[in-house]
Amino acid sequence: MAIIEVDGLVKRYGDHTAVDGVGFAVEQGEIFGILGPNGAGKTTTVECVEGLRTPDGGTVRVCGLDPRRDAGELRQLLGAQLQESELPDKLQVREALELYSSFYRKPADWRELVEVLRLTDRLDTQFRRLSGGQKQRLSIALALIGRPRVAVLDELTTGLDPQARRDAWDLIAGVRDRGVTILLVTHFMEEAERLCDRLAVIDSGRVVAVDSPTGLVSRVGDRQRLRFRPSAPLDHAVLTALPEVTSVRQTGDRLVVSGTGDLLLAVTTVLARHRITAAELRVEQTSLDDAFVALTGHPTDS
Ligand SMILES: Nc1ncnc2c1ncn2[C@@H]1O[C@H](COP(=O)(O)OP(=O)(O)OP(=O)(O)O)[C@@H](O)[C@H]1O
Repeated sequence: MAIIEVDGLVKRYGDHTAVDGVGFAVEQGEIFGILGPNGAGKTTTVECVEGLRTPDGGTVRVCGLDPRRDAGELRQLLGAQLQESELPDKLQVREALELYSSFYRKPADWRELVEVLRLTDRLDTQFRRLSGGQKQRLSIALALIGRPRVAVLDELTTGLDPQARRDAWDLIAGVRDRGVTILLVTHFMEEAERLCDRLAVIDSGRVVAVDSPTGLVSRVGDRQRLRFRPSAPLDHAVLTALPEVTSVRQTGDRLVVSGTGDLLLAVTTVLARHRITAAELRVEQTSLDDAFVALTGHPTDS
């Protein structure tokens, strides 16, 4: 059963249509990612899901509720991490956790959350004295404190160092394993690939694809890339003449050959015929990044 249903969502800011007919359905217990470049309309979309913005068109349902009309009821079911935590400067971490716990009928044990998020030694610290990463971790704790059925996390790991990022991923995967549905806004490919069961790729306010990370990759075909340093100059036409090769690019003293099928065999056979060896040869498979570029026509910012 879909726990979040978004259909034909439209949101305008003045003349600018930030969200232009977005639709997707998130199943119970999924980690569903919204992936897209800056300004694509990701935050606006999830703010409509959270009931923070009124759509200009379309419908949104979360646990069968209308986020604007049923805001009071939804507050007990949905936990949201805002892009920038807005807490009073002098509020201590412990006070923030206790305050947020008081909003919910059955809050989680915040001591457990701060333990996993490595904030235990910051309980008496004022919000303004926290580092960017600590503020971010606190905002994750506050999003999860009400034991939500649905958690909306916007730019979950932006500003976190690599270890803290991995800790946050493990925490979120664990939360999902306890049955919480997670809607995750991200522009980090690695995060999307590792964490999300499915993704909606959004570009210029529109959904360009909804699929699993591997499904998105397979949509752009069985592409591969070979990178190597040829032992002697080589006419690119020798390679582009091969049916397996789609493009050849020179970067410094290296060649980057893209193609499909048995690319490695085809290229190495031609090189051998020309008595050229390929030093530091690397074979790269299509990544989510490649799929994103193919789907949207431009690279991500990560
Ligand atoms: N309150 C607002 N008033 C006017 N325009 C806005 C407002 N909020 C967002 N926009 C514009 O709407 C578009 C979509 O913004 P949104 O923040 O939803 O995108 P995003 O995909 O989340 O981007 P980012 O990754 O940069 O957060 C952008 O062009 C943005 O400038």
